[in-house]
Amino acid sequence: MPEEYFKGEFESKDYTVSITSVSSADINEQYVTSNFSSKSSPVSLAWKNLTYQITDPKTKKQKRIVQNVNGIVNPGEVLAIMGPSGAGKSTFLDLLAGRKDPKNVSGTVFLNGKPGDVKYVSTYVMQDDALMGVLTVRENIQFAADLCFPTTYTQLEKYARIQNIIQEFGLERVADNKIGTVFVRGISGGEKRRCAIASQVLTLPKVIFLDEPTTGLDSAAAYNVMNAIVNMAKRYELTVVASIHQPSTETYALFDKLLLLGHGKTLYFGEREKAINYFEQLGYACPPYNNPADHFLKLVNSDFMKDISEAEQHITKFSIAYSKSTYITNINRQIDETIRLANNYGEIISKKTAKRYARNFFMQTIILMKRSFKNATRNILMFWIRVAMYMCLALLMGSTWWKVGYDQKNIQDRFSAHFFSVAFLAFMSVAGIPGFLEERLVFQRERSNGFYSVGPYVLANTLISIPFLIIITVSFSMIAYPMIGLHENLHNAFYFNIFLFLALFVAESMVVFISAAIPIFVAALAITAFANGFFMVVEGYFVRRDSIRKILKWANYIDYQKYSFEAIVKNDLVGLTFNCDPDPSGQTTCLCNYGGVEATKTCKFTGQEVLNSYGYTDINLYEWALALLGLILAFRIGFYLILLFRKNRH
Ligand SMILES: Nc1ncnc2c1ncn2[C@@H]1O[C@H](COP(=O)(O)OP(=O)(O)OP(=O)(O)O)[C@@H](O)[C@H]1O
Repeated sequence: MPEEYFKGEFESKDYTVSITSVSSADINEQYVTSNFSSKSSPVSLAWKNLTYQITDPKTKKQKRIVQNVNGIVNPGEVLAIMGPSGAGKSTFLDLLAGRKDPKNVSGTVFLNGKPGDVKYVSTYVMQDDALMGVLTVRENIQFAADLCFPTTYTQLEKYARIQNIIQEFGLERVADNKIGTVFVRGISGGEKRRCAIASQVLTLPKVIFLDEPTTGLDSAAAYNVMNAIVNMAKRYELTVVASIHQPSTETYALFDKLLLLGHGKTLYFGEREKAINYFEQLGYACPPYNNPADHFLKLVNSDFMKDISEAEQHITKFSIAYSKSTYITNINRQIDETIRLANNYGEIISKKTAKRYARNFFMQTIILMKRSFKNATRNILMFWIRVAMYMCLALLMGSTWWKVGYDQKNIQDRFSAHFFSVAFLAFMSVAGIPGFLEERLVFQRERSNGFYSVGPYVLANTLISIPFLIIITVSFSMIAYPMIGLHENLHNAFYFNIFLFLALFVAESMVVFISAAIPIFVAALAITAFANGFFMVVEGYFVRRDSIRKILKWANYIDYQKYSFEAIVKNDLVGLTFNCDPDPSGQTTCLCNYGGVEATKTCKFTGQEVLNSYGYTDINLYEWALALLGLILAFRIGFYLILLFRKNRH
């Protein structure tokens, strides 16, 4: 497309394009088509004897969830997988998409007639709309484009494609609206679903799998979603397979082919239009004005039959009828023909022929950082409420410990202020769990579709949290430190910030580690709270460090709150001189709890003497900082390994 199509400016940084005189509808569709769709040839998908067998955890017997399913979908065709609940639709979709453990799978999937790995040419659209709620529709799609468009595409090409997909999915009206969060009412459920699908298929993958794309939508929204997908499949010759629950008559009519499953067996596979005739021939004609989809589902539903064998017989009857029909013979012929033709040409689609990521490690990290930054700065729950809470707490602490002073009785007050600063800031890092869990869903979806790998995500998550933790630390200590009246020296105030920041960084790293391992809000919250509570108890404030029981001594080494607390104590006390109270009995000049005999004469003792009396003789600020950095690293590596090895359903 010639550049004069656009009269506006292009900002290369975030693809913000302002177009003044040309509407987005003017974008030359041919340009988009030729640039995005013809990079590789269309893919036909065929499968033979596809079976999924597991060992039933209860009975320990072998159980076939999907049995000997054959079929073929050609480029531009859309296949609907239907069946009653528990028929095996999701299992079959996962199986076809290569997302099941191969040890439980038998049969072959053919890509353009050759066995291959469909993962490298496909996208799997999950049921949930994992999107960044605080970003707009366009921003969500744009970030997906940033991540998965090859570097060879110009800004103009990218913009054209984004604009095009927004149009194709009917999202123009809401393109600049936010998706929505608990605070901001966003776009509708149907629009959300279309946005989620659009952001996953904008690279026009040759094969698209959709897991119940219309579930939870009203019939008009469901139709719009399916219509957008079908139009795209036709226009760009994409092969689409979607599992679907009870489509309306209009939505059902959009499909080209139908696979009807019951107890994991094929009850019908073939042209959607011919299904009516097929069941009519079997003696189950669809009553006039009935939705054929409803009719078929009712016919093959055995859930409410009195006994299991009756249900089994009912399904077997349809399955046998189909296996003896001319339909299966035709399908098998088509599959064999595709395989025969493929022997003469075509390449095997496998890992070798597919480039895994569009962007390199560095670019993936930068793009993810940009998105996380936007997400965090706009996310009230994730960030601003936390900042406000820490500032309120700083005010509260400041007024409670107001100008704590240098008398002997103030030692305990200082210790409490040190302890509370670390403990509360660290404890409240649990406030980051909901935000992380939302982001984790997006990560899961994008990672499984090959947008980026785990390394850049973990690195981006780590780096982007640094400025936010600095803001939290500084906004807290700017208020609390002078109000409490801790060691009046810029150098000491700086170290206070450093150790508070490091503690917060460990706490945040622990939160992402635990939430990645157990991605359930209440469970992650409980475990993080327990861990923080435990570290608080053994950090040496409630129980003197040398009095902690032997069996809990190990915890002292990994207790990040201990390192931060002790460093802050030392940083505050060393260099200060404190006053003792006069001895009312007159036996000595002063009553000093610290500093020995000398102090009782001079009525003064040093902060170092306080540390000595508590057994804090080994605190080395640099070593303690290193220990905290080590813990950050350990939690971050753990976070990386969990994401890397954790097997999600998809
Ligand atoms: N790993 C497994 N272990 C035991 N049973 C399984 C396993 N995976 C699937 N099943 C069983 O296989 C059957 C088919 O499951 P599947 O989720 O594929 O059905 P579905 O048609 O998608 O159902 P729905 O429409 O309700 O989502 C169910 O009875 C399910 O309980």
